[in-house]
Amino acid sequence: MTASRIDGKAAGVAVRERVAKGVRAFEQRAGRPPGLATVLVGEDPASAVYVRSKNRATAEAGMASFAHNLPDTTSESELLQLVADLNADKRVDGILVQLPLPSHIDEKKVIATIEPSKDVDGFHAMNAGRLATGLDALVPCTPLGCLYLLKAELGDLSGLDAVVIGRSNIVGKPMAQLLLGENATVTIAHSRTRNLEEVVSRADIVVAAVGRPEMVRGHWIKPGATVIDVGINRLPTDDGKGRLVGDVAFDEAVEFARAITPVPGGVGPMTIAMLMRNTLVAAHRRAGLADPENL
Ligand SMILES: NC(=O)C1=CN([C@@H]2O[C@H](COP(=O)(O)OP(=O)(O)OC[C@H]3O[C@@H](n4cnc5c(N)ncnc54)[C@H](OP(=O)(O)O)[C@@H]3O)[C@@H](O)[C@H]2O)C=CC1
Ligand SMILES: Nc1nc(=O)c2c([nH]1)NC[C@@H]1CN(c3ccc(C(=O)N[C@@H](CCC(=O)O)C(=O)O)cc3)C=[N+]21
Repeated sequence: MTASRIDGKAAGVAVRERVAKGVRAFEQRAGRPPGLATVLVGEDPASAVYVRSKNRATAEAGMASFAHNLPDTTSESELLQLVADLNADKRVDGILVQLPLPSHIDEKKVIATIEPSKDVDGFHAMNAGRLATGLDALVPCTPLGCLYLLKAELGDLSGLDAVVIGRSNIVGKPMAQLLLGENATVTIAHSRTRNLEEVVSRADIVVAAVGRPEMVRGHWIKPGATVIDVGINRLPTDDGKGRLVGDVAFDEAVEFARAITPVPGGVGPMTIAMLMRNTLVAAHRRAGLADPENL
């Protein structure tokens, strides 16, 4: 069997077009556009690229974009003050503080300071807890994008065996919660899991979020399973530009899977599309309006 490629780029474009329509409707009702503030601390080139593409997508969707680029000498208290100012700013519906932060800043404190109704990353404990207990929450963008692709591919996920490899608060854990919410039977694997190959080989759905290039081998995949590769690993190349690979050995896995996301062009573009969606949803909730439909 040769797997179909799940086109996250095209799906992301479609989501962003629907968000842009929702933005115009929101602006007519609320008298202002939704607004997203991004905060980048320091000069990490990969982070700068991601934040720029988030700001570009925000403007393309017709939303107000507030970009804060701070030097890596910024103190923790200065950053907390900026977050407090953004919490109080009525034009701002969403706040995204790009991670990782420089080591002298406590990420947990920063996340805890973001007003939960503006936490479009869904990283605040209030949103994680609301997701886990089945309440309306702002859900982390990457797992939300993965779920979107899975439902588009498979429809109903009830009763399917799903394995999530990775248990981070930003990808693995919320991914497992979302799959559980869709009535999949969920296993969470991590660095202490014994016999990962055997665990993966039982799964109808494999979500790999590890950060180890091509760690998941093709022959681990149950024939006909659907594979979502969250990993973004930059390998060095002779021309110095580097090459992106996922956590799954794509060329091997296509021989076993029913469908698989490529890297790049899979989960990454969906993450940005879901950030736009979350900002529009946050704007509606903060304005006392019902959630937009068909996103
Ligand atoms: N496409 C996108 O939009 C995004 C992509 N990413 C990418 O996804 C990947 C994961 O990110 P993130 O969750 O933040 O990473 P973390 O480093 O926070 O978590 C990695 C997880 O993988 C587990 N792990 C590590 N080694 C193994 C192993 N040998 N076997 C099984 N599990 C293992 C760790 O286990 P333990 O807990 O035991 O240490 C941990 O739970 C990265 O490549 C990142 O770049 C991340 C965010 C967005
Ligand atoms: N507060 C916070 N929120 C995040 O959502 C967040 C973060 N911090 N820190 C870093 C990770 C990583 N992340 C990605 C977003 C888009 C692509 C993406 O668009 N990738 C393209 C390729 C990009 C390229 O070529 O480098 C693709 O996969 O096709 C990747 C990764 C969001 N993250």
